[in-house]
Amino acid sequence: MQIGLVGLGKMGGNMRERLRNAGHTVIGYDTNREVSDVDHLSDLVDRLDGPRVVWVMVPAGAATQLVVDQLGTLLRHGDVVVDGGNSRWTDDEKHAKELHARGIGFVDAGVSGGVWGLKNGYALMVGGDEEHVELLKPIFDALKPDGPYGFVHAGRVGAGHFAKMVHNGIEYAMMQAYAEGWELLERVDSVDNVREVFRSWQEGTVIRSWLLDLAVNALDDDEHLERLRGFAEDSGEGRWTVEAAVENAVPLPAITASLFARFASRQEDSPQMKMVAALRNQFGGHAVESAEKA
Ligand SMILES: O=C(CO)[C@H](O)[C@H](O)COP(=O)(O)O
Repeated sequence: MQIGLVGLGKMGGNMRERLRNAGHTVIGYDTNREVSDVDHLSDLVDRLDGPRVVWVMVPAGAATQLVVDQLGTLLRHGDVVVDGGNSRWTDDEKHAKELHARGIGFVDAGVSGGVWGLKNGYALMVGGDEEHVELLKPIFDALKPDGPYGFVHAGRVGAGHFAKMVHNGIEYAMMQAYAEGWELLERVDSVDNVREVFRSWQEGTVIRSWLLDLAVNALDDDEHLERLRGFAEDSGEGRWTVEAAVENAVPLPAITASLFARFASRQEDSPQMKMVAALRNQFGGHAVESAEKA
């Protein structure tokens, strides 16, 4: 099958390779000319036969909106756009509506697998109409892992990205739990080899997982993570998960705490803990530390 792929970064570039390895014809476009197969997005569209399928793999938000707008003018009735980035599910409804007005279909695909996806396949969580999902089946089959799982048509437009958002919320909380356990083990004198404790958990335990395997990889590389600073960014999915929880009055204490832990990681000092220290000092005369000492 033929497909256009817009965005050839860490994810899109590897997806192009996996699709080509499976025998599909992929025309890739990226603003980085060194990796792009064509000079312009319009060239990509011109090189595809109809019904044309274009998979968008660019950062969520303004970048995705720009590409969707451009494709809206370049594609024709019956063509289909797939957003495989980490877009907010509410953006999907908007994009689907805009494209639908021009007779162009829209499918949202949450994609998980990171830089390992080329080898292991990408788990896909898809939202959209059955006819569009069916059209894309050969592409999904090539991208997904080889086993029986790793693909779901989760529901209507937006459902794929909603499922991926919740997946990422779970990812936040799992990472935070491993990180907290690791810090506690590192702190106590009684445990001699924390890395070996983590390694031992990789088989037979209740908490074995791919994230645990990756934690062991990281500790093999830098046993006490001394080369890293305790600073973690976020790309939005954790915030959207918490926002959706508030909107639906669903308690998500673990995921929310893991999101907030990332915010805390970006502070040199904690303004709120200054206030806690000041109040303890006010009511109980408890000792405080000077800012100069820190
Ligand atoms: O989707 C992913 C993994 O599943 C991406 O790696 C995503 O960027 C991770 O989210 P965040 O940057 O907020 O940690």
